[in-house]
Amino acid sequence: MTKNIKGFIFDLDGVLTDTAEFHYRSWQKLADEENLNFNRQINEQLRGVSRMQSLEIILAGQEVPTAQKKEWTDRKNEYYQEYLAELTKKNILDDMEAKLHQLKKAGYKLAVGSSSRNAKKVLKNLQISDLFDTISDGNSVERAKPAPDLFLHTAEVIGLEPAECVVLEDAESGVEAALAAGMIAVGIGPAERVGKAHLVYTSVSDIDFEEVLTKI
Ligand SMILES: O=P(O)(O)OC[C@H]1O[C@@H](O)[C@H](O)[C@@H](O)[C@@H]1O
Ligand SMILES: [Mg+2]
Repeated sequence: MTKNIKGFIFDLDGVLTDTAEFHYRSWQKLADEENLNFNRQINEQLRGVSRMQSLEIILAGQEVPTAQKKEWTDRKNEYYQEYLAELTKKNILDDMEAKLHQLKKAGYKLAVGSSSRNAKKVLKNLQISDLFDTISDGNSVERAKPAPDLFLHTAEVIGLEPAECVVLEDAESGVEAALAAGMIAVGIGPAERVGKAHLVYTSVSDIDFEEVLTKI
């Protein structure tokens, strides 16, 4: 082991569970109702991006009154929460739960650092909240990813230095946030998206934590 790693900070959507499809369907429903240009390709740009910033990306410069934006993001969230009601333990990605148990048993601190304001609800439905020493979400800090704030806040809460933390991320903005925080970034997904990370795995099932600890 080359670094003194003491904890792992997990992004939620796309790392512990795949909610991207639910976000997509919710935005698509709103877009259809309001005649906004939206498709799966645009949805890919919303990975890791906050709710309001996601709407700004969809609007692509189109001017809309603030109250209207609020109503649209609230409505999108209502649709998303309807999907969340269906979320259960079965929606944990691959063998992530077993991997979390192994890390915990080995004495590492575990945390969630998610842009989502629904993170606590999602984790509750997945029934894995208790595995984490802390859960930071879209309400924890003001500046969203790619700012380092959320991850720095998370490390502080669990009492670790940034250099002692490994972040697992599936979003470009999340990898940038981890690097800006001075942490080790493990990217999950295609190199075009997460290639800036110290280590990249194509999918969650490929993650090998022993390898992560020896390679970094
Ligand atoms: O609308 P929420 O639940 O607060 O989520 C905010 C963001 O959370 C991120 O985790 C997702 O990758 C984004 O797609 C989403 O926009
Ligand atoms: Mg994500």
